[in-house]
Amino acid sequence: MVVGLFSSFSRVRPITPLAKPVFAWHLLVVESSERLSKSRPRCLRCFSSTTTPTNLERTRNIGIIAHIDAGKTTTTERMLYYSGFTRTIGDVDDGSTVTDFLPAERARGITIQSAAITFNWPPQKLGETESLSIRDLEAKGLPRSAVSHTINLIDTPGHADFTFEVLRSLRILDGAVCILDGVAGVEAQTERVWHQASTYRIPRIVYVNKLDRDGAAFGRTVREVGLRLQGWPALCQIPWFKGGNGRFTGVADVVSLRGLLWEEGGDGKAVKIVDLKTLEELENQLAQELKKARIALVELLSEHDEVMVERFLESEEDHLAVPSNDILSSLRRCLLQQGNRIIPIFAGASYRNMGVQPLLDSVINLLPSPTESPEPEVSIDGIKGGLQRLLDGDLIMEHKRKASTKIKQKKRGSHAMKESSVEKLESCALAFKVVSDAKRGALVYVRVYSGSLNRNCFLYNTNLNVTERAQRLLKMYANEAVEVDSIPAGHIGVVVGLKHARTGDTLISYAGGKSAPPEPLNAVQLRPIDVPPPVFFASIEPQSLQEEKSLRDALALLLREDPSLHVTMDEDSGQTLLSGMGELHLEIARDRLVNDLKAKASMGRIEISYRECPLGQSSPVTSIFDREIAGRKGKAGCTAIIEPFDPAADQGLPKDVIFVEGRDGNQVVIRSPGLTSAKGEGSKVPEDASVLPPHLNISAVGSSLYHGCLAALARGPQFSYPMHSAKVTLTFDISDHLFGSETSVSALSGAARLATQSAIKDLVTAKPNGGTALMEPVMNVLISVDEGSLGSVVHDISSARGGHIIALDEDTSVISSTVSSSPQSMEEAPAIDITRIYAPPDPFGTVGVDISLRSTTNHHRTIAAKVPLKEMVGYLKHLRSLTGGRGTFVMNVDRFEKMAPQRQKAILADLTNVY
Ligand SMILES: Nc1nc2c(ncn2[C@@H]2O[C@H](COP(=O)(O)OP(=O)(O)OP(=O)(O)O)[C@@H](O)[C@H]2O)c(=O)[nH]1
Repeated sequence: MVVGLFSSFSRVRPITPLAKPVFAWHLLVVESSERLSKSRPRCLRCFSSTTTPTNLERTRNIGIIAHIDAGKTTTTERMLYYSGFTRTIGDVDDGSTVTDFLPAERARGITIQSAAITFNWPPQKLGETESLSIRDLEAKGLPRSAVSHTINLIDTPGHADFTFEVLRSLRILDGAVCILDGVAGVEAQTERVWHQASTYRIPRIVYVNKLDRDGAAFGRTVREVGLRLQGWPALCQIPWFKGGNGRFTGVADVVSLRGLLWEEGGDGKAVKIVDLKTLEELENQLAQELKKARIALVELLSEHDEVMVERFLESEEDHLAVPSNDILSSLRRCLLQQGNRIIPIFAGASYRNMGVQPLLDSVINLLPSPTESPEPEVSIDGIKGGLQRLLDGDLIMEHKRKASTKIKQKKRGSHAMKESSVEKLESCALAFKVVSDAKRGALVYVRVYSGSLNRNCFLYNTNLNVTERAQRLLKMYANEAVEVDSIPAGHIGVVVGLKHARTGDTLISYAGGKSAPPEPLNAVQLRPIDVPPPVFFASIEPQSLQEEKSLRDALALLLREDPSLHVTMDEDSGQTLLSGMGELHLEIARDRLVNDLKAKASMGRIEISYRECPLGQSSPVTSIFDREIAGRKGKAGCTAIIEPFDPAADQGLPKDVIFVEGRDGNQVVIRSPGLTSAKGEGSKVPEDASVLPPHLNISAVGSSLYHGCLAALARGPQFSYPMHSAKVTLTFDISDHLFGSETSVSALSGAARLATQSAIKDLVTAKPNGGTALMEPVMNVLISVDEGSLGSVVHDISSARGGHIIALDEDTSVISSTVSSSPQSMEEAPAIDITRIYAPPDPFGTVGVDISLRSTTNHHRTIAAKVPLKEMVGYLKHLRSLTGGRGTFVMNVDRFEKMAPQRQKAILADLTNVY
């Protein structure tokens, strides 16, 4: 018999025995929390690879996403505690959490890097059910959470400056928990990340946290979920406020029709569970609301899931009689369906240790295992498809079909493409994060998508074209590690000993051992993501000349960790420039460099990274590079022309083009008369490479010229900002620019850099439209304010800051998908009618139950605008003063826009005044 554990509840009659363990952790209640903490030794290492269930069905790779300060870290700490992974609950406010382990994170109390952490839920050895398969569980009417699962949890950062970090984590997740602040509701960053998660079709559940705080409004938050996140809230829990309007004390579970009561001030391990009948006696108002919530849930599911209709009919159309396991199955089906719009919602107050265990159960019961997730997208030289198509050989065949009509037999030394090549593909993994660890060196976090990554295997990096040995493999428990022999498909782990792999690289192991896999397998890319352009920069100086090398090494490591940082050398000033996504981004990078990586360096002022665009066309400029490189003579030449680039214009390519690539708003076109005897208009395919010396091939010529050109584009002629909207045409004529064996790849790169630099300089004197103009970053901005401040904020944005208001409130969900750069089919679906959303009344809210769409947003209005970045510097402080501290905003780059001459003059004057 299940009894209340708390002495304060002893007057409550014995609670009705529960026939089935609806909540996995309810067994913990019976067996008491004592047993857990005593019998399980303090154990960051207790889940060794041998005791962890590796069964994929019993694995969840999930992330926690939310607005800054919604309580992700606080919730994660409780998850680790209840799972037996830690013995004390870490506190963000005193910097003792497991997941925010970087010194900079602890000092600021925010999450900067995603920490990947593995634990089991429910804790193992719960009983006989442990050996049951999913099918057995279903047959017995038990939820999946009746058996232990492995949860790989990625804690993602909430600050907008780390959006790229969030994106990087999102693409390797199978599901996510979105945490909302029950007082603030759906905030701008939540919306943004939510829509980004839609891009990767990640099923999500929502947890409304902080319900213990004054002003918490669960009902209002639920309606905001419908309105802002454009889905149907499926309430799986409603909050239990003592006596209807007292303090937050637990939740009423809509699925199981039970009340869960936590002890005030306790560690939350002991939970009292009461059935509906007991709840009616204890809190009748809540019990009646629970019934309403159950009816609403069954109705909602019936609209989206035919099986639920059947179950409802089988239950004699009694909403309360539908078995809880059938409801869980229906929720799961809806959540895993493509284009689904059901959003399961849970309630709690993590800080008060309430609500976290049922949330963990829901992670197991509702979110997919790796086997149920949509397969990842793979691309080979622009040919895209699902992973299975790659493994079946389809993508290779398609690639072959495209290429075979044009490419001649490969030259000696190259690999002949074999259809069977894919059979030798042993494993395929994505490096989603690189972290430098003082003791272990660089840790490369990988998600394995096919095969099994084994210790000591050779990993071919398809982004860098290098092979490295995976010397050691680890399972990470925050900053603690357990060594393993292999990481199977569907799992997340760490490879130690890689010297080159960067965040975002695709790693494959191939039966051939150390040698590179044959083409086109060597070009396989898993879920590539676009790195956004940096908009702020600062100079980095070593404190002395002796420190130069160690600074270079530290910067290289920082770049491996975070590809949204960029390092460039300003050749004229000799300065090293570090650019990034936001001011905080660069500040954190500086902290990492100086405090964690111990580089003796200082960072200059953080400034906006403007761009320069050509106004006219340069004359053709030819440069011959003729220098010794590393003791060997190098000689090569090429001709460059630079002109404005308009991506919208259809620019047919000349016949002798061997290479075209766009980057950072620029386009580089490489022509090579003599290397091609192209036949068709627009052909980019080399026809005759035999004239090249043996150490070169056409693709090496193309890519070295391209990289040389990119280096030159990093600096404009008039204001020293990087070039943008420029098209560079490089001509490599074998009769004039090829010098036999002296023409090395470095010489080619040098020639392209010199020629492009000269063409850029020539722009200044070009007639009739000489020179360059400044371009500035224009941001997509989403601002959340309350009704009272709306007018002043809109006025400030549109008049004082020169911004354009794009939309208010209901239209902004579409805009926020643009902010997330993820137009999604879901956003095109009909809008949610929020009058049809069920939500319980808010005892402390100011608005009644039957709320209209407009009044729902009374407390909370969202403004979408496009504003020049310069006008947004330091905006948070101003917004706070306009909104009495309640306003928040997020932004990302929309585009770079050419400035009008007047504005350019003013900005240049500003910049000169600063110095
Ligand atoms: N009252 C109350 N405070 C909470 C609750 N959960 C979190 N907090 C507090 O909210 C603040 C932010 O919590 P965090 O867990 O750091 O939030 P986060 O989402 O991880 O924040 P970032 O890592 O910066 O994105 C801290 O001061 C917590 O103590 C809750 O349930 N109730």
